[in-house]
Amino acid sequence: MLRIGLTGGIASGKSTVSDWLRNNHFPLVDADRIAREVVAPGEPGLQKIVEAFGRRILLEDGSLDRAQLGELIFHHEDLRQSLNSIIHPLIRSRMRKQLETFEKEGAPVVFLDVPLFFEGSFEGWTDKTIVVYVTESNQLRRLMARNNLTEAEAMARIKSQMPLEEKKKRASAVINNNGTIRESEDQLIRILKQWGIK
Ligand SMILES: CC(C)(COP(=O)(O)OP(=O)(O)OC[C@H]1O[C@@H](n2cnc3c(N)ncnc32)[C@H](O)[C@@H]1O)[C@@H](O)C(=O)NCCC(=O)NCCS
Ligand SMILES: Nc1ncnc2c1ncn2[C@@H]1O[C@H](COP(=O)(O)OP(=O)(O)OP(=O)(O)O)[C@@H](O)[C@H]1O
Repeated sequence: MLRIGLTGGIASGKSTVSDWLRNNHFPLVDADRIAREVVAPGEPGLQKIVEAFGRRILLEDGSLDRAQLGELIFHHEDLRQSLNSIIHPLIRSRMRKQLETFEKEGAPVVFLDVPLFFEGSFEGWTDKTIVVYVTESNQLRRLMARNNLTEAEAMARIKSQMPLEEKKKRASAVINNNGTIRESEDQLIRILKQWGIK
């Protein structure tokens, strides 16, 4: 089974690319989605976050206050590390299980959509990597618009990750997402064709 990592920077367009893969029925392991599953009410992940951050991190209905947690971790490196050490092992373990399932099903190829692919040393998990790249000014603008953030808030999120220029250097292939979504899809189709993936 060929394993392909899909990554980029925050709001660089990974989901836009992975939506295309999903719509075209490619098997996909989605780390952001798993990150939400492992902190759903009743999950041990949520319990551990409450132990570390206190009950104030919950909304009235007992679910995680994602906006508040984001506000905390993107401004405080120590809190981000503490959240990462709780949640990343749970994400990895669920990712491994999903990969095993795809392997058992005989899937010829699987994509792993992992925002923190290089930061989390996932290189050993995949055969190739695609980085979705945008300039920092486009990234900032799109992130501010999507998450309704101020420039300072959006910049703090961008700076909490490895520079996108560095990720681009490490990629097997790069999708330049500064143009239209259609142009990015065309680049993806070309890459898949080049790698003999149907
Ligand atoms: C802090 C949380 C609650 C904020 O939730 P929110 O709904 O606002 O954002 P969402 O989960 O959609 O993440 C958006 C993007 O933020 C970036 N991001 C998320 N967590 C981190 C982190 N710990 N470090 C750096 N960047 C991060 C990623 O690019 C991600 O795609 C959430 O991001 C979270 O649980 N993060 C920890 C898990 C994690 O590391 N996820 C990244 C994928 S493994
Ligand atoms: N080519 C494009 N042109 C204009 N807007 C775009 C383009 N690609 C993505 N966007 C928009 O930019 C924002 C970020 O894209 P997307 O959510 O796909 O990024 P992401 O890399 O998955 O982000 P995250 O790491 O935060 O999950 C979204 O609002 C999306 O609609």
